[in-house]
Amino acid sequence: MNASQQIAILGSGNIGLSLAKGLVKAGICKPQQITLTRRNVAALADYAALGYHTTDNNLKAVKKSDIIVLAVLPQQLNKLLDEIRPAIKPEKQLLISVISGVSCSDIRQQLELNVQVVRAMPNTAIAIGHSMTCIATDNGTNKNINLVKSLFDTVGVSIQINEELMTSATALCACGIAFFLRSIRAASQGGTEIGFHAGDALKMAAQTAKGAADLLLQLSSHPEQEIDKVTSPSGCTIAGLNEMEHNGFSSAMIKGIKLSAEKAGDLYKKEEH
Ligand SMILES: NC(=O)C1=CN([C@@H]2O[C@H](COP(=O)(O)OP(=O)(O)OC[C@H]3O[C@@H](n4cnc5c(N)ncnc54)[C@H](OP(=O)(O)O)[C@@H]3O)[C@@H](O)[C@H]2O)C=CC1
Ligand SMILES: O=C(O)[C@@H]1CCC=N1
Repeated sequence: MNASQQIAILGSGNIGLSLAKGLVKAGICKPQQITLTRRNVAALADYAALGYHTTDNNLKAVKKSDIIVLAVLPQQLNKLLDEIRPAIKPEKQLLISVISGVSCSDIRQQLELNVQVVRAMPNTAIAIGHSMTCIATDNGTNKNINLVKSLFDTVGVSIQINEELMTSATALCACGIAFFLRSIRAASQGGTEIGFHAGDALKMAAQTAKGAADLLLQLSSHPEQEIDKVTSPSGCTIAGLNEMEHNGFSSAMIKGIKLSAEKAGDLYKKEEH
């Protein structure tokens, strides 16, 4: 982004604000280049104090922006699109949607405009520059795809995927943050039961999880290859691991991810009242 470009984030909740913070932290833009909107604008007072523009007027935010990020809930989207339609300039603006279960063509159909839409599915680790973001489009130019990719590459790792896989990406990567956090929480609860204070147990579990993830990412290795290095014959690791599997550990994760993906594909059907 250049210094004269403006970005509007329509729907500044958990992911919208995480994105704004990530972009500013990475030096992609200044708070003054970002307009944050939500209906309860008073809840954005802390961001206004940091220099972000804040408003409940989506139309004004869109009018002055080059890039418009849609970050409301799926059931809130149609109302928002109807509201901003008069301000969209299809030849000049790019829409980026982070909304689960809504295709690029759903957005154009509701807008009744042939605007370029690129979907991005980040996760909340975007706030600290560690998102896994999947990007897809059905009509974005290479220039705009590269622009979106460059934005999200600065706040983590991004890959371009086929649009049909975006609901799967939602489950694995966006919901996945919660799944891995719950695993760490469970490990820390086990740690407390075997003698550590809760704060220490959480720190130990989180750093151990980080080490496990980094082993895979840095060594391009497979989990079982690394697990084999930990499981001494007749040892305590294999005893614990097998007990977890007898209780359905892997199965629970796989089933949960499948259900999340099904649900992610269904979210747009319900309108908010
Ligand atoms: N949370 C996550 O980890 C991820 C979420 N997503 C997707 O991002 C989207 C947002 O999720 P999330 O941030 O969790 O949800 P939140 O509920 O936290 O954020 C949605 C925000 O939109 C605002 N909003 C609703 N209607 C309007 C409107 N008409 N104009 C302006 N603002 C509006 C709400 O505030 P108010 O009520 O004050 O208007 C709220 O702050 C969803 O579609 C979700 O599928 C994608 C990837 C990850
Ligand atoms: O739970 C949800 O529906 C959203 C989408 C991905 C992460 N949070």
